[in-house]
Amino acid sequence: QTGSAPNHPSDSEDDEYITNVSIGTPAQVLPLDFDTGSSDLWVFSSETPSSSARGHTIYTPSKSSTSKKVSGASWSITYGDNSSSSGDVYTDTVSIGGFSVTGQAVESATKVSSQFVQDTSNSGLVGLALDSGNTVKPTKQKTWFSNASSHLASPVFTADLNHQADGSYNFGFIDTSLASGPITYVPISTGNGFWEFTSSSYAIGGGSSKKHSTDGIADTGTTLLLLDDTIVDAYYNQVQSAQYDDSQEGYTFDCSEDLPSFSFAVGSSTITVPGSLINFAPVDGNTCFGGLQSDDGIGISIFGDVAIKAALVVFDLGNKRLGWAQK
Ligand SMILES: CSC[C@H](NC(=O)[C@H](Cc1ccccc1)NC(=O)N1CCOCC1)C(=O)N[C@@H](CC1CCCCC1)[C@@H](O)C(=O)OC(C)C
Repeated sequence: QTGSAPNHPSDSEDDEYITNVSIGTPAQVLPLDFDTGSSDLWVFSSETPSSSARGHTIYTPSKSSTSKKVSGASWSITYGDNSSSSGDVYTDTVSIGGFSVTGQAVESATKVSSQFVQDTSNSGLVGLALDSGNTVKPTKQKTWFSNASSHLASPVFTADLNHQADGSYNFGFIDTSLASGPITYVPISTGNGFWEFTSSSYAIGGGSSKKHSTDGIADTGTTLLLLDDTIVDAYYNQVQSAQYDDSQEGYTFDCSEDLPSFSFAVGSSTITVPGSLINFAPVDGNTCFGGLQSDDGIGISIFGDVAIKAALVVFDLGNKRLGWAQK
């Protein structure tokens, strides 16, 4: 068995990617943000204060004949951008791209931080990192993909994210036609619960490859490509109009400047992010904000959507490895 679901950017900046998910019987369809950087499936619900839920689609467990309350269970999560949410837990049938998981933990939000209230693009998240990162207490719950994997044709899923266009999340199979180059696999380290790998070098534009070991995660829930300062400073050194903008907390440059590409090693191959994807978004007038920024203060590098958009990414749980193919 397999599943295939389309995704689309939430806005004109590709800030996040949204996929419709069916929950319960009859199906309640919610637009959710698939996040390979976390491990909780949580939703706005009939238990979310109505002032906070305004503008969001909600899950109402009492309207689902297959919902069950997990008595005594609770959850609470804080993300890298300091947004947060918490609540209680149900199990219900969750279908993604035509593949159904019964008894999936659906975490119902009784509290959401202001960023979630304001971001009406999503009605919650589908965590697709490793099970160890799940926050449900007293009994950790499995991710949708973990529950699905034993029934899927193959314990893999792929992320195909595109700039201002539809993409897909495929489960149980790899559609190599989505890529222009071969898939190169690298092992993941599972200790932190992420899809974490090491990249050994990088290159800027057509320049020579520089040795630099990057310990990073493939994270569909992070908008940008966040790397060490040395790499980021070296990149914007090649952008004549670039400057570090304290108010924007990142590098900005003249929107009309042609940006160099950025390449990172995946095993013995490289993935090249075109400069056009690094011209992330206008901030004001003719000034634009970079899609490559510093990972300062996060403690790990993040290959977020700006990097993933350049590739087909294979999340291979069976072999504990990540695959990257140029698109
Ligand atoms: C340094 S990590 C920051 C990362 N957040 C982000 O990347 C948010 C995502 C977002 C988009 C639109 C609206 C609201 C939020 N974007 C962001 O901070 N941006 C500021 C710079 O311009 C681009 C948008 C993050 O916290 N990612 C979360 C998932 C994310 C999904 C959207 C809701 C908020 C939570 C998760 O992947 C995570 O915590 O990863 C850890 C491992 C860092």
